Amino acid sequence: MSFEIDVVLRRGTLSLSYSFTSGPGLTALFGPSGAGKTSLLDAVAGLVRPSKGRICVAGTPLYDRSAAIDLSPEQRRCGYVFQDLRLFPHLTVRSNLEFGMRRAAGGQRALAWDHTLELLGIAALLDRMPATLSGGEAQRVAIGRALLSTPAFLLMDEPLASVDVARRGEVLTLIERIRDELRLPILYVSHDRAEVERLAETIVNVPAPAP
Ligand SMILES: Nc1ncnc2c1ncn2[C@@H]1O[C@H](COP(=O)(O)OP(=O)(O)OP(=O)(O)O)[C@@H](O)[C@H]1O
Repeated sequence: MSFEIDVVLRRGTLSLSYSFTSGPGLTALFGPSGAGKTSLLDAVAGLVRPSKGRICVAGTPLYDRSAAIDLSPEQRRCGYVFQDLRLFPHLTVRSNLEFGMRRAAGGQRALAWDHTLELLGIAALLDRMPATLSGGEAQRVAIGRALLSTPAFLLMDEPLASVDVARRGEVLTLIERIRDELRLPILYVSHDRAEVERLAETIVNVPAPAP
């Protein structure tokens, strides 16, 4: 199993429940705005603590309330591509990528530096500042930073949101390569049904929460 999730999260006055298991490959969370997709990614990353339940990724329990397991975000070893990318604006592309590598928890990296630059097509961007990049370029750098941290799994929050329509096919193909070549479990958020159907082995519908 890639993701075994059975949790309840509190967000303000809302109580959000999720319960699913998924096999290998890419698992997509699909649902309307405000349904709680990002909240679940944050809980899997260890940035939001559930009020009860269990989160297990590739057989490793990350959170289990009844067994008093709650790994820190660093221990969970996730590569998180945030919806708003969160590149450091004062650092070059090279330094943003090196920051990802410094977070790597020793041992072998999932991907070598050169292979990552080649896979993502970002070698020519190393000396640029994030503010000078197009949406698609910045997205590829954010994916590179996540991959270089030797993640055990990836969380991707609407990775096509800041990519212009003409470049979407290119980034989609790249995500397919990551899925197929690296074989990392990926939890992926999108509003776009066609995108989800193309990429996902498992689609989890996240309905709008009851008011
Ligand atoms: N820190 C917070 N405090 C209170 N409520 C929050 C907080 N963060 C999110 N929420 C609420 O929780 C619900 C789920 O938000 P979340 O961002 O997880 O949804 P989403 O499905 O990812 O939405 P979108 O597709 O628009 O990004 C929303 O109603 C949101 O307003």
